[in-house]
Amino acid sequence: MTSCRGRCRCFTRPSRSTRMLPAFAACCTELVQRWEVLAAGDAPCEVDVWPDMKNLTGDVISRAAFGSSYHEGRKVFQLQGEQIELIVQAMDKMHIPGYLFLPTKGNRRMNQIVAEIERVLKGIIAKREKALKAGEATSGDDLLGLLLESNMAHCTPGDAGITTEDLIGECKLFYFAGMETTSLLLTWTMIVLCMHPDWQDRAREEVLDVFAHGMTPDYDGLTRLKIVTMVLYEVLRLYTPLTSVHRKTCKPMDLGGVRYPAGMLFMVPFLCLHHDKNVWGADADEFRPERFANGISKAGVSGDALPFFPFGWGQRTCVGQNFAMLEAKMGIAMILQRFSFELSPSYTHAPFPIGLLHPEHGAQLMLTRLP
Ligand code: HEM
Repeated sequence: MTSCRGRCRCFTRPSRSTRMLPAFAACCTELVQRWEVLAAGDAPCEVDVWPDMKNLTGDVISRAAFGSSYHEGRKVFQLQGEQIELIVQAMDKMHIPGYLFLPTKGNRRMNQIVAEIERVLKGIIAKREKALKAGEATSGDDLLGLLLESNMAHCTPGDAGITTEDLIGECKLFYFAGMETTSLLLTWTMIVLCMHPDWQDRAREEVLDVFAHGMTPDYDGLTRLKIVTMVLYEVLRLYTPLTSVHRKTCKPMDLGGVRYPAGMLFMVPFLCLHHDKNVWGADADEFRPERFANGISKAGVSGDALPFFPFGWGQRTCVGQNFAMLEAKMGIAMILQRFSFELSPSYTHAPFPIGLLHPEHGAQLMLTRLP
């Protein structure tokens, strides 16, 4: 897949994320309304919030990527979710050489999923291209529209621009990169707020102060949520959704006084860096959002540049970080406005780092509807 950073960066810059606010609000409203029905009785009701968060962030990405075709796009994230489960199961057997090429039930299903995702995406792209060429539709404000519009504007007789395969790759990447990560941020935030009810109360107080009960959060209000932002940063530090990234040396180079040849693979372990006591202090493993009270740069004890990389850094920094933070603030604010929550007796705390940081046994919480 080719890189498409210019266009994607344009798509996810703050002003673009701001325009996504109605979509965030619509998806969050669907979620809280569903929970309101479940928690309608007097007693608290148990919900595993993780699958619901995946639905929420998948819906948001579908709308952001495909605008009016988002119903068709939803199929993609459902299939990708199934694919991730199958990959996690296959990881147990990866030590068997060539395991992924064996015609096991799981491997055959994974191949079917790849084909099915491509078929759905090709259909959406072809429909949109046809409409655009016939002048029947404007590109709209979604990722696919922007990619197609930019492609049509820039391709020349000698250069046909990006191919359908590239477009499919971009759409798949956005789903994968944007859905799982943000759903984990929201899930861990709810879990942690159950473990620290004092912070849940403080965050709710702030939200109710900024948005009167029932008012849909707006951009100005969301940017004023200081406690919620501190909580989200601390969750990103302690429960980093993407636990590490890999980098390969493209030429011989010196790192930390050691000479490495080209082609060496390195792992950058974000989760370990985020728990380093030399940087964050003796309480590095504790949930203390107040460390972010004066911003990220002042959150450590050393005063040096901080290794705080929930969204990566450098050239490949996450293009969706503003988008994700705004979406997470909208989600948490709307939930805090309507519910109080605590851990269910059936919840087991088991952060499970398999590339992403999963709650291994789910996120069963007891929700109580606020008067
Ligand atoms: C809490 C939520 C998120 C976290 C923790 C997160 C984290 C990251 C990290 C660490 C990277 C860098 C990977 C690397 O260096 O190899 C990355 C890349 C990326 N993210 Fe995110 N992300 C989040 C949400 C999103 C969202 C909502 C979108 C889309 C709307 C998105 C789109 C991308 C894309 C397209 C890349 C690849 C950038 C490139 O390599 O050019 N992410 N993300």
